[in-house]
Amino acid sequence: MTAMRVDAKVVMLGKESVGKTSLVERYVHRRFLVGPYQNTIGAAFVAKALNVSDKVITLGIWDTAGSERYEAMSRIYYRGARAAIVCYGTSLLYTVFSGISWSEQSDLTDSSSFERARFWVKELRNCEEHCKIYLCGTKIDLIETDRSVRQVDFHDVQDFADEIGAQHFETSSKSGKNVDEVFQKVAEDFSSCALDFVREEKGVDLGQKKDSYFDNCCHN
Ligand SMILES: Nc1nc2c(ncn2[C@@H]2O[C@H](COP(=O)(O)OP(=O)(O)OP(=O)(O)O)[C@@H](O)[C@H]2O)c(=O)[nH]1
Repeated sequence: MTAMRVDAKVVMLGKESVGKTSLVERYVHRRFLVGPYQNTIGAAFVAKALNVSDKVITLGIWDTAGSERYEAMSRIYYRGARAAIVCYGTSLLYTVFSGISWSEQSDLTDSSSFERARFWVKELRNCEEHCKIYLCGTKIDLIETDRSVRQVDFHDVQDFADEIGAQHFETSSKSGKNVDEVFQKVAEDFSSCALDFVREEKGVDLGQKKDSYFDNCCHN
């Protein structure tokens, strides 16, 4: 088996059952798994290559466990990450599929998942200054079915995203809506950031040397 060379480390963060694993599954394996919810233990890794202009960028995606029990471990996974996809639930129903009864999870409202997202944003801003943040409102299909279940206002999150210089998406792993777009944006931003780095730090006219400089930047 040949190991894949990873260009950019990406970390998935967010409250338990918010939909991180499903997002990765949809993006990497083009599928949505139905059946009993299985929480992630520790973290899972997958690599995926995609095209950005004339380049192939390989994202190494770390899917962390959302349970607060694993919080210290999640910190290990965001170290050195170039991008963090910080998930929150858009609808009141985001935990319906968790397999836990409503009474057991009465505290798990969507605003609590957004609070958890804010917690991760704060951590990243304090500890990982080169990590770009992508706020991701999950399970948008539930809202498309019934708008009254929306708990987190799109514009409120957009304002927050603008304030912190983050990108903001609303996705559905069930329908696939906006899933490719999130990861494509991560790869595009990484790619343009790498080129900016070459221009600013090395102060060169890229010209014919663009490819080799780009490679250096990506893999250093
Ligand atoms: N309707 C709908 N359900 C979803 C969607 N994404 C995830 N789910 C369901 O939500 C539950 C939790 O999803 P996961 O992807 O396992 O959540 P997670 O954030 O990885 O959870 P942890 O591993 O505990 O951190 C599962 O039952 C999924 O089927 C979605 O886009 N739409």
